[in-house]
Amino acid sequence: MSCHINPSILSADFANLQAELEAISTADAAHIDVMDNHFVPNLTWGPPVVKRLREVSPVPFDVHLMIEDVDRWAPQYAEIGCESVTFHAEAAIAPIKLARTLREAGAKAGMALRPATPVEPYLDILSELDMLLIMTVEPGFGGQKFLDVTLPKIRRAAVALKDSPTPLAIQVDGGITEETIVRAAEAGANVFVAGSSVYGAEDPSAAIAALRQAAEHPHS
Ligand SMILES: O=C(CO)[C@@H](O)[C@H](O)COP(=O)(O)O
Ligand SMILES: [Co+2]
Repeated sequence: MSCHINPSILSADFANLQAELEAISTADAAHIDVMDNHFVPNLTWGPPVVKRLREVSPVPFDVHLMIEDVDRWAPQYAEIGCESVTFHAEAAIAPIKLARTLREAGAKAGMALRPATPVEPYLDILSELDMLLIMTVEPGFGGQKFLDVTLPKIRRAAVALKDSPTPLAIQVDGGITEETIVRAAEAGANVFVAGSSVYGAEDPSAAIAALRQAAEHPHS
């Protein structure tokens, strides 16, 4: 698949979220970080706010759930029209059942791994998913430094998925810049979340284009 750039609105101006979504209309999706102050020590928004934001967004929603009790809450995000819903493997009680429920509700199903969670125990269930999210920082906050220690896991996942009969995207999230995106892409990632490097830039759409160029043509 071609590379996708999904800016995270965690780094956007919360007082102007509609305008901030319009500013990333050249992106493939908006990345929506949902945090509950339990799974991670930070708190953002829930279904009513996400639903209204989706109604005014020019791009699809890629929801990243950093919440406990995710088997119960995740389906709501598919039902309110979010195109992709990702739950954490560390939080899900029944990931196969949850992925099937999300797909039945019309969303793509993603599963995320914290930096220290290995991919190997999950290889057999990847066919139930549309996307594997490999966190490249500890989840909870934007603006952190990319963890190079996660690169071997991205490579192992890409190798395991090479001959998969069902296409599966590999997303990376955290510390993605024009420099780190090259290493992540070379390791095998193809969906890139970028918060501070897009919304911290003077021109978000130029930042999206630069990230896309760096991921697709790393040595040009
Ligand atoms: O899920 C998270 C953080 O937990 C991310 O989606 C961040 O929002 C990415 O921000 P940057 O590291 O790109 O600033
Ligand atoms: Co995220």
